[in-house]
Amino acid sequence: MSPDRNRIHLAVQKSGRLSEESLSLLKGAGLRLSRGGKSSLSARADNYPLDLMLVRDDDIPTFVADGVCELGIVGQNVLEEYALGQPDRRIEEVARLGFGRCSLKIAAPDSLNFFKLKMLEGQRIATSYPNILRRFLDTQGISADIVTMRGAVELAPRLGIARFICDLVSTGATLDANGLAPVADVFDSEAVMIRTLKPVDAPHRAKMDGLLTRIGGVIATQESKYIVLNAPESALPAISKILPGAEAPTVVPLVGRPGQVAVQAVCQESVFWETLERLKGAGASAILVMPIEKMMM
Ligand SMILES: Nc1ncnc2c1ncn2[C@@H]1O[C@H](COP(=O)(O)OP(=O)(O)OP(=O)(O)O)[C@@H](O)[C@H]1O
Ligand SMILES: O=P(O)(O)OC[C@H]1O[C@H](OP(=O)(O)OP(=O)(O)O)[C@H](O)[C@@H]1O
Ligand SMILES: [Mg+2]
Repeated sequence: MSPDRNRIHLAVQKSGRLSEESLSLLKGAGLRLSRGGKSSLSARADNYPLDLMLVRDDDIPTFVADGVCELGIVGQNVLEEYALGQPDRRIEEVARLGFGRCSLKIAAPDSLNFFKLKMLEGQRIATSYPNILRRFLDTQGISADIVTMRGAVELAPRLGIARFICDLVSTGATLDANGLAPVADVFDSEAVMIRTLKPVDAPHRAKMDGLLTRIGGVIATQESKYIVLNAPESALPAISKILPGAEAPTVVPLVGRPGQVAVQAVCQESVFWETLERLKGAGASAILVMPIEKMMM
C-alpha cells in the first residue's frame, strides 16, 4: 500500500524504550490513535491527518532523511550515529522531548584498576555506536580497535570479544549486573523530534507545523506551573527575581488590604519546594502552585 500523500507520516519506535512515551506525547497533543493490532506496523490518527510508522529506532533517521516520513521521534544517540556516517545530512532536529535520557559511556571491568583514558590505547572496545566512539577516541588522541555489536554489548568482556565496552547507561544497573563500571562519558542523549529537510509542499508543511506547535505546547506544559501568591507591593522586585522562568507576572491589588497585591505568573521552569521557601522568605504568603493543562504560545 503506498503512503497517502494527503497525510503526514511520523516514524516512532515500534517497541522499546521510546515507544510508550512517544505515544503518550502524541496523545497529550490531542491525537486519537488507532492501531490495527499489536503486530501492525502502522497506526492512524482519526482526528488529524497523521499516520504513524512503527519501526526499529535505527531505521528512523533513514526514513526521515529520505522523506518517506516527514517527521520522526528518535534518540539523539541514534541520530548522531547516523549523521556521522552521512555527511549529506537531510534531517533537522526540531525539539527535545524530555524523555529517553541516557548517556553513552565507556565501561571497564570492575576488577581493572582503570585510572586514565590512555589505558584504552591499543585495546578492543565493543559498541553499537562506532561512529560516535571513533570521534571521541580521535579527540582524545587514542587509537583503539572498535568491535561493532548490534546489542547485548555488556556481554562482550565476558565473552572475550573486547576488554572494554561503550554503551548506553541510565541507572547503571545493567553495567553493575555485568561486573562493569563507567570510566568515561562519551555522549549525552534524550529523545528528539526530527524533520526531513527534503522539500515539502505547502499543505503538508502546514500539517507538520500544526502538529509541532501542539507538541511544543505539551512539552512546555510538562515543566510549566501557574503560581498565585499574595505579597506586599514593596516585595515585588525580589519576588519577580525568584519566580523561575516567569515573564511579566500579573499584579492585582487586594481589596481592603492596602499595599498588598496578588501575583499570578506562568513559570516555565521547575518549581521546587526551595523556590516556595525563598518566595515566603521574600514576603509572599498564600502561595499556590497549579499544573497547566494546555498552553499555546
Ligand atoms: N536505559 C535507558 N534509559 C533511557 N533511555 C534509553 C535507555 N536505553 C536506551 N535509551 C534510549 O532509547 C532508545 C531506544 O532504546 P532501545 O533499547 O529500546 O533500542 P533498541 O534495542 O535498539 O530497539 P529497536 O528494536 O527499535 O532497534 C535508545 O536509542 C536511547 O536513545
Ligand atoms: O543503565 P540502565 O538503567 O541499566 O540502562 C542501560 C540499558 O538500557 C538499554 O537497553 P534496554 O534495557 O533498552 O534493552 P536492549 O539492550 O534490549 O535494547 C541499554 O542498551 C543498556 O543495556
Ligand atoms: Mg535499535
